Amino acid sequence: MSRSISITWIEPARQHLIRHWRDYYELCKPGVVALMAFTAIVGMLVASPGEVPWRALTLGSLGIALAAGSAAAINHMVDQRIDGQMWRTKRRPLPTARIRTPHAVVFASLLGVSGLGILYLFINPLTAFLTFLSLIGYAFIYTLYLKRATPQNIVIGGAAGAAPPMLGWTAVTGSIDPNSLLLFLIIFVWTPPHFWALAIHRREDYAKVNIPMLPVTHGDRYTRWNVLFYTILLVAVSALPFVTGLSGLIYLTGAMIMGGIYLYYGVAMLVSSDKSLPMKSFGFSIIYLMAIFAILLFDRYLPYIKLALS
Ligand code: HEM
Ligand SMILES: CC(C)=CCC/C(C)=C/CC/C(C)=C/COP(=O)(O)OP(=O)(O)O
Repeated sequence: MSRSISITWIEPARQHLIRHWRDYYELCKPGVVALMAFTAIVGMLVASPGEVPWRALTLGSLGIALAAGSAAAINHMVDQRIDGQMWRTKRRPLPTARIRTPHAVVFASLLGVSGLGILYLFINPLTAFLTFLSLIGYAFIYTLYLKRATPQNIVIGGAAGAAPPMLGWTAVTGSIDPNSLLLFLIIFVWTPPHFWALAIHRREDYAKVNIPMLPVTHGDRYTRWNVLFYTILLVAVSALPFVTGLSGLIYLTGAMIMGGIYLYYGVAMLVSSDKSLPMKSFGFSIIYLMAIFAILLFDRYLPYIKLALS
C-alpha cells in the first residue's frame, strides 16, 4: 500500500520537474545570484590571502547561493500579481501559471532550509545567521513592505543584496571584519544607480501597478540626478579599500577607470536625450561591479601569483 502511494507520488513529481526545471531555475533569479555568489567568493579569497579556503569556497558559496535563490523565489511568489501586469515580468513562471504557488512554496522552503542548514552545520552559526537576516531582508522586508511603501525602497532594501561579500568573509573568519564592511558599502552604494537606470526605462510599468519607484514619484530628471549623485559617492567609496590598505595601486587604478566610465554614463544620462542610455548604464552597472571585484582579487593575489611563478 505505502509502496504504491510513494510510486504514484514520485513519478508525477519527476515528470513535473523534467518539464519545468527551467521555470524553477528562473524563480531563483540565476543571473543576480551568480553575481552575488561571485562577490561572496571574492570576499572569501580576500579574507584569506595566500591560502585557498576550500570549505568556504564550496559549501559556503553553495549555502549562500541557495539562500539567495530561496529569497528570489519568495520574491516571485509575493510579487506574482504585479509581475503579471508589468511588461518586463509578465512572462515569469508564476504569473503564467507554469508553476503553481504551493509548488513554489515547497521549492523556496527546500532551498532556504538547505542553504541555511549547510551554513550552520558546515561553516559557522554567524554566517548562517547573517544570511538568514539577508533572506528575510530581501524576501519579506523589501518585497512585502519597502517596495510598496517608499521610493527609498531599494536604497534600504539594497542592504540585503550587498551582504554576500561580508557573508563570504565571515564564512572564512567567523567574525565581522571592518574591511568586509567596505565591500558591503561598495555594493550598497552601487545598488541605486544600478536599479534606478532600469526603473527610468520601465517607469510606465511601475506606475501601472502603483509601485512608488523614484522615477514614478519624483520624475525622470530627479532620478537621473540621484543616479549621478550615487555614482559620485560610489567612486569615492570604491577608493576606500586602497585608503585602508586592503588593496594596492592596481585596484585603485582599475576602480578609478571603471568609475570614470560609470560617471560618463551618469553625466550622459543628464545631458543627452538618447533614450537608450538608461539601459546602457544598467548593463554597464553589472560589468562595473564584476570588474572592480575581479580587480580587487587580482590586486590582492598578485604577490602570491608572482611568488608561484618565480
Ligand atoms: C534592492 C537591490 C536590487 C534591485 C532592486 C535590483 C533590481 C534589478 C532588476 C529589476 C533587474 C532586472 C531583472 C530582469 O531583467 O528581469 C536586475 C538585474 C540584475 N541585477 Fe539587480 N537589483 C538589486 C541588487 C542587485 C545586486 C546586489 C546584484 C549583485 C551583486 C544584482 C545583480 C544583477 C544582475 C547580474 C542582473 C542581470 C540579471 C540577468 O540579466 O539575468 N542586483 N536587478
Ligand atoms: C540571502 C541573500 C544573500 C539574499 C539576497 C537576496 C537577493 C536575491 C536580492 C536580489 C535583489 C534584487 C534582484 C532585487 C530586485 O527585486 P525586485 O522585486 O525589485 O525586482 P523584479 O521586479 O525583477 O522582481
